[in-house]
Amino acid sequence: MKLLLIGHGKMGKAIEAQAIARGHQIAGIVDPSRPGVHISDFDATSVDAAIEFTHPDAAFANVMACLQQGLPVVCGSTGWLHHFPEARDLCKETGGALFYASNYSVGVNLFFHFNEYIAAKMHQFGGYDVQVREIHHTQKVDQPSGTALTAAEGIIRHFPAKTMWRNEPSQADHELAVLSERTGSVVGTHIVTYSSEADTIELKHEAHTRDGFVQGALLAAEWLVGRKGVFGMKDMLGL
Ligand SMILES: NC(=O)C1=CN([C@@H]2O[C@H](COP(=O)(O)OP(=O)(O)OC[C@H]3O[C@@H](n4cnc5c(N)ncnc54)[C@H](OP(=O)(O)O)[C@@H]3O)[C@@H](O)[C@H]2O)C=CC1
Ligand SMILES: O=C(O)C1=N[C@H](C(=O)O)C[C@H](O)C1
Repeated sequence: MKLLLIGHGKMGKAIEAQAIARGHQIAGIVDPSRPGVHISDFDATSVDAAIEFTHPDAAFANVMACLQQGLPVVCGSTGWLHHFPEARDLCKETGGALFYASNYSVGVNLFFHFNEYIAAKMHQFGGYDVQVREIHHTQKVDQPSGTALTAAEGIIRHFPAKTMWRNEPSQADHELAVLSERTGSVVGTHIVTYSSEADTIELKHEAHTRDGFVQGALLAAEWLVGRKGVFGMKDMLGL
């Protein structure tokens, strides 16, 4: 495949290395470090898919530009989902292809699946309070993490005692605490904790490296070719 990489930071560089190792070609790299290269320089003849890992303030414009250029786009940037409906509309209008995941790791998507199952069971049996915690490296600019928000939304859908999330420790009973910690170079750790007077049950995912995110994003790009519409990991993995 001919891939356009948008963002050449920690994820973009790791995706470049893994893409080449898998036999893909890098058609171009769009990043502030390469000021002469723009998404508008590319179209469907030169690129099979774009992969976007940039910044919460940049992702929406990049995704829209890809859709305008007719480029299938896999986006992993977090912190921009308030704009997602506009991107989904443009994707439909242009007959394009957009793949989004707050986390491309297959392990995290299994974690999301188990999280929803546990939330439904906890609602059924009662007696537990729940909170979400995420820990990331100090360079991370958004909080809570996109992954923590996906987990929180999964809990809220299946555990009706919680109707909204809040990124703070002290909560009203109906608020789900989603707590963020930034320390060292932690790749990404997410923990869902259910506590009662009697005991504690935890579901934890700890990324050891970025390889899971990278492999998932490349799988998504390979899977997206030839498809039209808006997709996520549940579509690709059949979860
Ligand atoms: N969905 C998932 O599985 C994962 C998602 N992420 C998310 O991906 C995003 C990027 O993460 P990461 O690679 O660690 O971040 P980095 O900060 O390491 O890299 C981001 C890169 O994007 C560049 N950039 C900024 N603005 C633009 C723009 N308008 N167009 C093109 N490039 C731009 C930055 O340049 P400069 O530094 O000069 O600003 C930088 O080189 C974050 O939102 C993060 O939360 C991360 C890991 C996994
Ligand atoms: O910024 C990161 O590093 C990560 N961001 C994603 C998120 O916000 O959930 C995914 C992963 O946890 C790493």
